[in-house]
Amino acid sequence: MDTTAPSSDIPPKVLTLLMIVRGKGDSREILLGMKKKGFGAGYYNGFGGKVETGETIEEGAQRELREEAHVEALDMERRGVLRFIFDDNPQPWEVHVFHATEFSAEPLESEEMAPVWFPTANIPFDKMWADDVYWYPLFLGGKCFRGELFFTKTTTLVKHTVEEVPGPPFTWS
Ligand SMILES: CNc1ncnc2c1ncn2[C@@H]1O[C@H](COP(=O)(O)OP(=O)(O)OP(=O)(O)O)[C@@H](O)[C@H]1O
Repeated sequence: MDTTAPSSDIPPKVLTLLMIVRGKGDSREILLGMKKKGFGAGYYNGFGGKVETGETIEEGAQRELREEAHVEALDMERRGVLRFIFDDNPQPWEVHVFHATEFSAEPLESEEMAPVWFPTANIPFDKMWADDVYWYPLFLGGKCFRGELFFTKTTTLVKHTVEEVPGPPFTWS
């Protein structure tokens, strides 16, 4: 193996992140979960995880939501793709961000996540990943977006670019 290869030569790990938004206008609320264990424990985040071999990215997003909150999203739509680059991990992460408004049942706590509805005007960014504050405005504004975000020591955001792209639907070019 060529250990001198830049991180961009390593195929990214593909993950999903899905947020449900309910209500309209000023009374909109977003479902986040307090991550109870594993990567990002102690942070509020949407629902998601690694896409497994043999499943599509959409199937992965649905499976993670089912495992973490015991619900199905009925109108899931991809809104963005974020690339995370870590100084302490040679493999970049490619996170596919999904939006949904319709869901099958009241979300329930799981081993991994404790779900909480937050007013969209009162999102707990101080208890979330440092990148979220840069792309949530586009996400909540109904836009599509792409971003590249550089972290040191796993959690410190040192550089970022986030841009709006055409859509929805999200397209790659
Ligand atoms: C660095 N900045 C970040 N900002 C916002 N969200 C981030 C993130 N980095 C990772 N995420 C999300 O956090 C979840 C981790 O998932 P994670 O628990 O590791 O996955 P999975 O359930 O497959 O794990 P295990 O099976 O327990 O290994 C997953 O939704 C992923 O998209």
